[in-house]
This record gives sequence, C-alpha cells and structure tokens, in this order.
Amino acid sequence: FLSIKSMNLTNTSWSAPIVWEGTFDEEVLEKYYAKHKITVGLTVFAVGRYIDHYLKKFISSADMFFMAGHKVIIYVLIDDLSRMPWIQLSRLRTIKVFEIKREKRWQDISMMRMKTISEHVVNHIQYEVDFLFCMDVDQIFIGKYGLETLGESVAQLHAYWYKEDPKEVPYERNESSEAYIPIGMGDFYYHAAVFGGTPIQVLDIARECLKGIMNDKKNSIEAVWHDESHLNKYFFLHKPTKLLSPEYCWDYGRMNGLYYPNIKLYWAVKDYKNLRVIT
Ligand SMILES: CC(=O)N[C@H]1[C@@H](OP(=O)(O)OP(=O)(O)OC[C@H]2O[C@@H](n3ccc(=O)[nH]c3=O)[C@H](O)[C@@H]2O)O[C@H](CO)[C@H](O)[C@@H]1O
Ligand SMILES: [Mn+2]
Repeated sequence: FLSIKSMNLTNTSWSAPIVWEGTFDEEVLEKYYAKHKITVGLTVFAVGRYIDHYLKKFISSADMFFMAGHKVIIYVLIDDLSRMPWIQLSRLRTIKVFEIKREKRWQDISMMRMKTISEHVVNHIQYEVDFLFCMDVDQIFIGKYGLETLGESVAQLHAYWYKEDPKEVPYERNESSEAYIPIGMGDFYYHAAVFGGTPIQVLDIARECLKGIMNDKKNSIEAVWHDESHLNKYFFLHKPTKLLSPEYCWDYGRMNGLYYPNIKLYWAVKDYKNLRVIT
C-alpha cells in the first residue's frame, strides 16, 4: 500500500514544500496563527457572462472553505457593478467590489488581470492583507483551504501535468516570446487559475508577467496559454517557495482514474462557446 504522500513528490529540488493532505499539521498552524493574527486577500475577476455563471458559487464556497476562521477580504473585479450578486457572508469576511473596464477579447480579459492586480496591490491591497491569492472565478471550493497554503510565493501544480516530464508540458516554445522556456528546461507546469504569496511578491509576479505580455504584444506575439505561459516563465526564473498539489485545483472532468479524497477546490464546468466573449 502506497500512501499519496509516498507516491507523490512532497519537496522540490530547491526544497520548497509541495502541500498535499497529510503533509502538514493543521493544529500547529492554527495555534501559531492564533497568536499571529493575519488577514488573507483573494482577488477574483468576473467579466461578461462569467458574472452570472460563476461568481456567486465561487464567493459563497470561498466564504465557507477559504481560510475558515481567519480574516478574509475578497476583492471582486467586475465589469458591471449592477450585476454583483448579493451574498450573505460569515463573520471575519469582507467583500470589496471594483468596477473594471471590459477588454474585448477573452485572451485580454484573462491577461490584463495582471495589470489590474498590480494596480490594486499598489493602491490598497498591500496595506490591507498579509497574504494574497489570485484566482479564476470558474472554480468551486469543497474542502477546507487553509493556513497550510500560505507562503511567500505560492504556485499551483496544474492537474493535467503534475506527473509529466517538463519536456512534455505546454510551455511557450516560440523563442521570440517573453514566455519562452527551452525544451528540457523548467520544473513543473503551473496553473494560472491560482497563485499567491505576500502582497509584495504577488506584485512582482503580476508586474513581470504584465511586462512579458506587453512586450509580446509589441511584437505581435501571444503566448500559447496567455498569462499562464508568462506565469510559468516567472516561476521558472523565480522559484516559488511553496507548491500546492492538484488537490488544491482539481478537475473532476478528467481524472484519469485517479481519485484523491481531499479535494479543496475544483474546476467548474467550462462552456467557452456560450460564456466567453466573441472574438
Ligand atoms: C485548460 C485551459 O484551457 N486553460 C487555459 C484557459 O484557462 P481557463 O479556461 O480556466 O480560462 P478562463 O476562461 O477561466 O479565463 C480566466 C479567467 O478570466 C476571467 N474571465 C475570462 C473570460 C471572460 O469572458 N470573463 C471572465 O471573467 C475569469 O475570472 C476566468 O476565470 O485559459 C487561460 C487564459 O488564457 C489560461 O491560458 C489557461 O491555461
Ligand atoms: Mn478558469
């Protein structure tokens, strides 16, 4: 019998922990943070049809499972304030809603999040939270997503690629792109649906990714997986201090016979045809 712990990597070659259920002591963490009170931020974007389709479920499930028992500020970036759903939150939770401009192409809606995140971290988030996560809206929490995920620079292993040789993962392979990673290089393939860290670290991630995205635009290049390609380049150059196992961003639609009992967050059903803006 092999436990998940022994089947899967729990440390990277640069000694960053890979967080799986069973690799941390929740009690010790809770005791520590009872004495060191923190506030955790969570940014989420909802533009166009993603508002009605995903936002309410994301927020109400976060209310229940994201940093339960700790102070949380959810930052909602939305292109139509009048469609912000009403959600009753538990104690210790606050929502701040901001209206953003709507990009025309879904690729830009996704990529330009890096710009909006940078601006908001600079203007206020850095003074309001100790740790910050940035997440896609098309996902749902179903298990406790807790203190074990906090770190200076946190990356999410992509559920499709975490066992794969880096040679096989879909990094950007066009040498002219800022996101380029040569074949044979790279550590893991990270999922852009979740990243985080201290606000200053998140600012560096967002700024560097944005720089790459804008330089590529200048050269009429768009990386194969958009912001995700640039995020992978960033984490290749600046190793994350903590990695989250796929339990923290699972796809039930493509399990490949694998079953993990401790999923904390999973992909909502995608419906690109109907939900994404027409390009
Ligand atoms: C499996 C897969 O295909 N993954 C890619 C796909 O992720 P996703 O299919 O998860 O991208 P997505 O459609 O969720 O877009 C990313 C996020 O942007 C926001 N949003 C996007 C479109 C929109 O009309 N309204 C809106 O609010 C929303 O917060 C969403 O969660 O695309 C991303 C952006 O290119 C990355 O490249 C991912 O690697
Ligand atoms: Mn998504």
